[in-house]
Amino acid sequence: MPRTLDGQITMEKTPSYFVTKEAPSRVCIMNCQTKLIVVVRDPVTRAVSDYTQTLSKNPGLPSFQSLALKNSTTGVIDTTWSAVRIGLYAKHLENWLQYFPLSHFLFVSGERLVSDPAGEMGRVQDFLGLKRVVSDKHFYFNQTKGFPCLKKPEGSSRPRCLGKSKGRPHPQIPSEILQRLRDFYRPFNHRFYQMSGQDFGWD
Ligand SMILES: Nc1ncnc2c1ncn2[C@@H]1O[C@H](COP(=O)(O)OS(=O)(=O)O)[C@@H](OP(=O)(O)O)[C@H]1O
Repeated sequence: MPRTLDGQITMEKTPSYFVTKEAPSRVCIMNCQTKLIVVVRDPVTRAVSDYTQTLSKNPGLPSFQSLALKNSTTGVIDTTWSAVRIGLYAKHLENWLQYFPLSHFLFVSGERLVSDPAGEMGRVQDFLGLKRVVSDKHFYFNQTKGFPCLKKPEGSSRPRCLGKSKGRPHPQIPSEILQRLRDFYRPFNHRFYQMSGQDFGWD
């Protein structure tokens, strides 16, 4: 990584850090003043999205329900499945809060990143102490993609949407399985709202 010069900030993006036990202590040893941005979305949709991603690489994958449930009769959720475990945001945050104060975190809503990308980017810029440069005028809604895209990315004269692996249609999951997962996540979501001081409105 190049040196950070005066007036520059260094950013690094690794989604798995948030759910990795050793990550907070290691980041703190490196620089405990680090600001941390976490993008979170409804853990049920997140789990289906995660499954969709794995399925695209491995079409022979067992069904979502067979992976999500430990036992189909009792409906007990398998928390060892990473697609389920990652959505336990309160647990992961608890681990990070042993090393970093809450003021070092910005929680970005994955849902608002789609419905109001400029609004969410405004919060990111404020959190990082940057002038608000990215605004509404940088985004447009692309009907074909079904998502907001950048009107004119830096160094390009053409609009740009995220790639094919982002915003894929999700497979249909039986509603009772989704409901079971919603019930499972509810207490963890509420704890996360309390800890973060933000209600994401997932249920
Ligand atoms: N602008 C725009 N265009 C396309 N997709 C968008 C956009 N903003 C957010 N999303 C949502 O981002 C989801 C993919 O995020 P990931 O978690 O895979 O991102 S990352 O790999 O951690 O970078 C992806 O999830 P899926 O819909 O499940 O593919 C999208 O819902």
